[in-house]
Amino acid sequence: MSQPPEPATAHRPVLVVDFGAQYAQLIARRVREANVYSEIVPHTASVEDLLAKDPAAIILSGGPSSVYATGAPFVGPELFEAGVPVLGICYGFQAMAQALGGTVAQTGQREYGGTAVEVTEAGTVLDGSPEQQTVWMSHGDAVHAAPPGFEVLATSAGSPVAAFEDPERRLYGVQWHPEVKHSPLGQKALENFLYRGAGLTPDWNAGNVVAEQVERIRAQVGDARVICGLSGGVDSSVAAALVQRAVGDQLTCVFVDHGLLRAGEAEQVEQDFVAATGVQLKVVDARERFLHALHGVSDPETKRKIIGREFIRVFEDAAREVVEDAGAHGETVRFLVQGTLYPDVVESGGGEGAANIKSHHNVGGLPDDLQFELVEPLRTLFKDEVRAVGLELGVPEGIVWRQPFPGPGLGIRIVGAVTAERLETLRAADAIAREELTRAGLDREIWQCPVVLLADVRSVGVQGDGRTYGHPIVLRPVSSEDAMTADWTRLPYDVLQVISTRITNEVPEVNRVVLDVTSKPPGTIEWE
Ligand SMILES: Nc1ncnc2c1ncn2[C@@H]1O[C@H](COP(=O)(O)OP(=O)(O)OP(=O)(O)O)[C@@H](O)[C@H]1O
Ligand SMILES: O=c1[nH]c(=O)c2[nH+]cn([C@@H]3O[C@H](COP(=O)(O)O)[C@@H](O)[C@H]3O)c2[nH]1
Ligand SMILES: NC(=O)CC[C@H](N)C(=O)O
Ligand SMILES: [Mg+2]
Repeated sequence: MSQPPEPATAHRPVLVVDFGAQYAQLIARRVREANVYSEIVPHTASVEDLLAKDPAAIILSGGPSSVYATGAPFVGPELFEAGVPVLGICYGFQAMAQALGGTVAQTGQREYGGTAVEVTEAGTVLDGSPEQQTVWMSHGDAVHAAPPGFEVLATSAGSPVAAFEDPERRLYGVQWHPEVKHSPLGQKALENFLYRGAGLTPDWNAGNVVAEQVERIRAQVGDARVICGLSGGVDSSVAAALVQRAVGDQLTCVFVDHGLLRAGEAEQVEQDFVAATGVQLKVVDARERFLHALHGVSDPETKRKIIGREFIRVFEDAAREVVEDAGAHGETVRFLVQGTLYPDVVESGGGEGAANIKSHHNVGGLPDDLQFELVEPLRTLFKDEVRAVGLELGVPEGIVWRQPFPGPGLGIRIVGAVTAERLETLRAADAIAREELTRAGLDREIWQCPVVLLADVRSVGVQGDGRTYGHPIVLRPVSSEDAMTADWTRLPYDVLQVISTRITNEVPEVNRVVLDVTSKPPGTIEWE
């Protein structure tokens, strides 16, 4: 199976080397918020691998290890000799200190949370910082002596050296976490590093993502025919709009009705996207096929793999039809466009040596014998960035602000095996929840609200003076910035009450509605 060439942008990346940090993702986001392109790489990448990406700068993240422990991730001193500006954060700061001849030891005074630091010398990174400031710390080790050539910029009670720099070699480090909002001057420190330390220009934005991707798609596709899996969701709509801008009517979009959709979804794609863009659309009714393939399967990963595989088989059939329709016998469609985003890649464990949390159907769920070459212009972007690109392209706001809905659809919202009856039940409950949330004006406030049917669970109820033994429905409203982390949304009680009453009244198989009050982590957004 072939992947698009990396990196997906003409901008030289700022590489965030992930030492197992809680916040590697956040660091990359903050760099992008500073209008500088950034990517995450695992700490297992060699210095050679890192330099092969031609980085504009490197940021070493925090991590759970102690630099002096055996087997701790290690940074070779040669990284600091390559002339690339480097910022070390927490573990990365300690690793830099150790590699260059400073000393790192356990302090016995751990610092967690808001911590006072004294800035003795602002230097480059702390320029604009007051002498006393509060930063967010999370460490038990500390740099006791800075390496030769470095100037100490700050100290705290538990960190004799809390920040240092060697502007000659363009090497910088802070013990705290500038990437978290609890470090009020954190973004400023990151920007000082990027703009002044590394001399970068803040010129990465939605506008040039469009220009770069259009050029890149043209180079990849040439004058070949392309199909795009279009769900009507934000990601595939923006991906399709980009490809349409790049290669016009070489593109045919394929909407798969796999029977795992919510009420009214198929119609919406036609109404909104096709009407707005005039794109060529093929709608495939694959309901029987998916239901058959999922028969009796309740394991979430197996479901995801089956759905991923069936999607591709449907795309293959559709591709043949596109060729037939065009009267181009003998030709094949080589390219498949997908609206894959960065979090899909990271969560599928396909990205940065991260654990496989779940196989997103469009990444980890793809079959091994995939014949298409993938075109994934959004593969390195977060959702809010995709929305900005969508607005830039003139994709209708109703689509740009649509809440995410996973490709495997209701299939991963039925805990238990998928059947036509269970889908009917869930579809009815979901339609009620969505209607009431919209009525209450809460659509923009919540990121998404999965409605989940616990098909393998039953509980006793009393309805109309009779005993019922029905299934629970779970409401999972979440707030999020990019789906990598999320909190449960505090919905007004009266809205919850209306939803609960309506679902239990109107959906016969359901006699209980429960609210999921789990953040991510530890829960994921979807139940499977
Ligand atoms: N029903 C479908 N028909 C065709 N392609 C689909 C369908 N559902 C998902 N896909 C493909 O899988 C990709 C990933 O799905 P995903 O749900 O992450 O994105 P989306 O639906 O485009 O946007 P959103 O995250 O807003 O729902 C889509 O971008 C699209 O290419
Ligand atoms: O297209 C998709 N294919 C998938 O297989 C898939 N799994 C989860 N999601 C969506 O991704 C975001 C994060 O979800 P989780 O917290 O459940 O991992 C949430 O927005 C989920 O709805 C998927 N989208
Ligand atoms: N957050 C971190 O990077 C911690 C680094 C190291 N594990 C310490 O405790 O000091
Ligand atoms: Mg979707």
